[in-house]
Amino acid sequence: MVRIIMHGCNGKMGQVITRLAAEDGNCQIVAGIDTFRGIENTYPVFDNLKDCDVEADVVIDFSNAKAVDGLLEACCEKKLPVVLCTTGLSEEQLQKVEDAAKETAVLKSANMSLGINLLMRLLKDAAKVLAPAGYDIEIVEKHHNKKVDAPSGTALALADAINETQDPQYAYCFDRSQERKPREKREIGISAVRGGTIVGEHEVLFAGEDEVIEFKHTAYSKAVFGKGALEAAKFLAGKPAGRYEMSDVISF
Ligand SMILES: NC(=O)C1=CN([C@@H]2O[C@H](COP(=O)(O)OP(=O)(O)OC[C@H]3O[C@@H](n4cnc5c(N)ncnc54)[C@H](O)[C@@H]3O)[C@@H](O)[C@H]2O)C=CC1
Ligand SMILES: O=C(O)C1=N[C@H](C(=O)O)C[C@H](O)C1
Repeated sequence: MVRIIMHGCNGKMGQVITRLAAEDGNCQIVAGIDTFRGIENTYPVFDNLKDCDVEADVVIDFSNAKAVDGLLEACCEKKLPVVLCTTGLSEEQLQKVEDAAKETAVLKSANMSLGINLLMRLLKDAAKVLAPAGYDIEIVEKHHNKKVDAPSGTALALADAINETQDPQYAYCFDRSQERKPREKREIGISAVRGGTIVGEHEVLFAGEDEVIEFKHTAYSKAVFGKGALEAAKFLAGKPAGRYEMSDVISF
């Protein structure tokens, strides 16, 4: 039985994972971390990981970028593997993730769904053919009105996947409103839409002369992320220090 500490347990994803873990015979949430109270939990809840004295095998994090520095410090100190799902991290924080991976096992992924992880692979193949042929690349993402970071971590990860195949790399353009000029050839436009309860939509367009190829992923429920996070936690428990990816968990 894999023992999990749920960091951000009283948030939307924390609650989805609490429900999924209760139905899963191979893992169990043994403690939660959250600064918000007001939800009845079936496990003890602490304000931060440092103060948590419950024995566990792995931490799953869906919280807030501001909480991630403290989380990484505590995971390093306790040598606890961590599945890091929070998005909107700064460049400085991304470096801290790399540093933490020298001390403990860290799996960071902006999107835990099978579909998006497969899409990343498909996009690399598409970009290898379509970018040299001069197709313009645009990404549009849509999320609910409670989301605090933009663009989504997934949109950036999709752009990064495309860019891995390119030399020289494409620049990312997040805003065209301040310029009066045609788009650059070697750029990826990334646009964010926020509204209602949209769970998560990502569209990648390759727009060429007289044809457009579109890749689209729609998440209809947060459970797709929750299921992936639990699989990642089971995979990461007991692993040595290092950086891990969802592609290590999913076999296509
Ligand atoms: N990688 C993936 O597949 C996915 C990532 N996310 C990301 O996960 C994060 C959380 O998403 P939601 O659950 O929708 O947000 P949410 O706002 O509903 O939940 C976040 C929870 O973290 C808690 N929190 C905030 N600061 C904290 C701190 N310092 N210590 C402990 N707990 C703290 C909040 O009180 C809240 O309960 C976001 O960054 C989101 O973009 C969301 C869905 C999928
Ligand atoms: O905040 C969300 O809800 C989501 N965030 C992730 C992101 O920023 O990419 C993943 C998913 O799309 C839902």
